[in-house]
Amino acid sequence: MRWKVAILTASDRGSRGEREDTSAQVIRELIEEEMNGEIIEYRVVPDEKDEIMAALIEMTDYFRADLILTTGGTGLAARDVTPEATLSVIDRHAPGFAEAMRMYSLQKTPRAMLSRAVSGIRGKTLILNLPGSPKGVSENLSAVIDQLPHALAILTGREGDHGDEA
Ligand SMILES: Nc1ncnc2c1ncn2[C@@H]1O[C@H](COP(=O)(O)OP(=O)(O)OP(=O)(O)O)[C@@H](O)[C@H]1O
Ligand SMILES: Nc1nc2c(c(=O)[nH]1)N[C@H]1C(S)=C(S)[C@@H](COP(=O)(O)O)O[C@H]1N2
Repeated sequence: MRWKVAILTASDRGSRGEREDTSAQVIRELIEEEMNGEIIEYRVVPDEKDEIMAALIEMTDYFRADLILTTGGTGLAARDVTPEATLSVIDRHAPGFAEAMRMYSLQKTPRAMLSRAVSGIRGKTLILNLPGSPKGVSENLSAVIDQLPHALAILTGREGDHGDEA
C-alpha cells in the first residue's frame, strides 16, 4: 500500500495555462522520492474559494486521497484564499504541520511570515497548504515530510509501504 497523494495548484496564471507548474513538479518529486507516495490526482484551479473547495472535497470524498498538498494562494494578496477554502472543508484542525513549516521557513527567509498556510483533516484526508513558489514548496514540504508516513498511518488506521518509521 502506497500513500495516495493529490496535488492542487491554486493559481490564476497557472489555470490560464500561462505558466509551467514547476511547483507541482517539485511536490511530485518529493512525494515519490522521499515518501514513496503515489500521485493519484492533480488539478489546477484559479484563486477562487468555491473552486478550491470543490476540488478539495472531490479529492477527499471521491478520490479518497490520504494526503492533499495545495500550492499557491496562501499570501496576503486580495485573491489569496486557499487557507479560507481549506478551513471551510476540514472537520478538524491539525495546526502543527503549518506551525512546523513556518518555523522552519523563517530560518530560510523572513518572508515566510507572509504565508497564511493552514493544515487540517477532512474525513481521513490530511490537507496541507504550501506556498506558490517552487522554492517555498520545497522548503515547506521538506520541513514535515519525514513525519508524514507516521501521521497518515495514525489518521487512516493503515500502514504505508514504509510503515511507522518516524
Ligand atoms: N505553480 C507555480 N509554479 C511555478 N512558479 C509559481 C507557481 N505559483 C507561483 N509561482 C511563482 O511564485 C512567485 C509568487 O507567486 P504568487 O503566489 O504571488 O503568484 P502569482 O504569479 O503572482 O499569481 P497566480 O499564480 O495566482 O497567477 C512568483 O514568482 C510566481 O511566478
Ligand atoms: N520556506 C519558504 N517559505 C515561504 C517562502 C519561501 O521562499 N520559502 N516564500 C514566502 C512568500 S514570499 C509568500 S508571499 C508566502 C505566500 O506565498 P503564496 O502567496 O504564493 O502562497 O509564502 C512564504 N513562505
